[in-house]
Amino acid sequence: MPDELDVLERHPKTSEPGELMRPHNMTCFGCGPESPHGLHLEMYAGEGFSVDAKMPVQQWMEGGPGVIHGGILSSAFDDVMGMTPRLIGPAAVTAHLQVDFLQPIPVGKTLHLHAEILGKQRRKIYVEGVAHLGDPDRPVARANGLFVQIDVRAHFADHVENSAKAAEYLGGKPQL
Ligand SMILES: CCCCCCCCCCCCCCCC(=O)SCCNC(=O)CCNC(=O)[C@H](O)C(C)(C)COP(=O)(O)OP(=O)(O)OC[C@H]1O[C@@H](n2cnc3c(N)ncnc32)[C@H](O)[C@@H]1OP(=O)(O)O
Repeated sequence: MPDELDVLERHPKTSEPGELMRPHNMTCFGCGPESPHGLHLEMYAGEGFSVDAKMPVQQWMEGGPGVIHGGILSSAFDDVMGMTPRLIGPAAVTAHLQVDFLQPIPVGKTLHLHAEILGKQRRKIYVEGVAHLGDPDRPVARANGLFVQIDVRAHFADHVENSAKAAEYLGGKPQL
């Protein structure tokens, strides 16, 4: 992360601490309630510049016998960490994500995910993620990511027609 950082300020219209945050997109693999095969993460704004979510580790998420698949864990981090930019302004997309897998994460447990903005420089937002199984002092995974703020309309202009929600997006339905 660079030394010279911008001052962080919560966006006046963002969710209050403890409030459920709106999904990125109703069919987002991470947080979309209408995603047919998604994680269906419910995300809550935290204090400061943080977001929290809980994810039951279900059988279909299995990688090695009885434990979560690394890609599922990475997806969960991506989405929870990718929600933090909403706290300060325009949406951002993942440019870089790295995950440290510290402990096996058993099927049947509930994974607690916490993401926090560490700093921002121009459009770059540096975010840290931590996951635990109920005891915050015993993390089972950590992540660091770089999210880059975008103009959502321009960024998705060539792609919305491929969305499950294309009709709504192309019809100009109010954006999430
Ligand atoms: C109408 C429809 C409405 C839809 C309403 C829904 C909205 C909801 C959206 C949110 C959704 C989130 C969902 C969860 C998070 C995902 O999973 S996002 C999906 C995965 N990510 C992607 O698809 C992003 C693909 N990559 C890109 O599109 C482009 O590379 C980026 C990231 C936008 C950057 O491109 P760019 O805008 O041309 O910017 P660029 O000048 O290259 O980079 C800006 C800065 O970042 C730095 N940078 C860029 N990439 C990197 C990198 N990999 N490593 C280090 N530094 C980097 C650059 O060096 C530059 O730094 P400075 O010069 O400012 O120091």
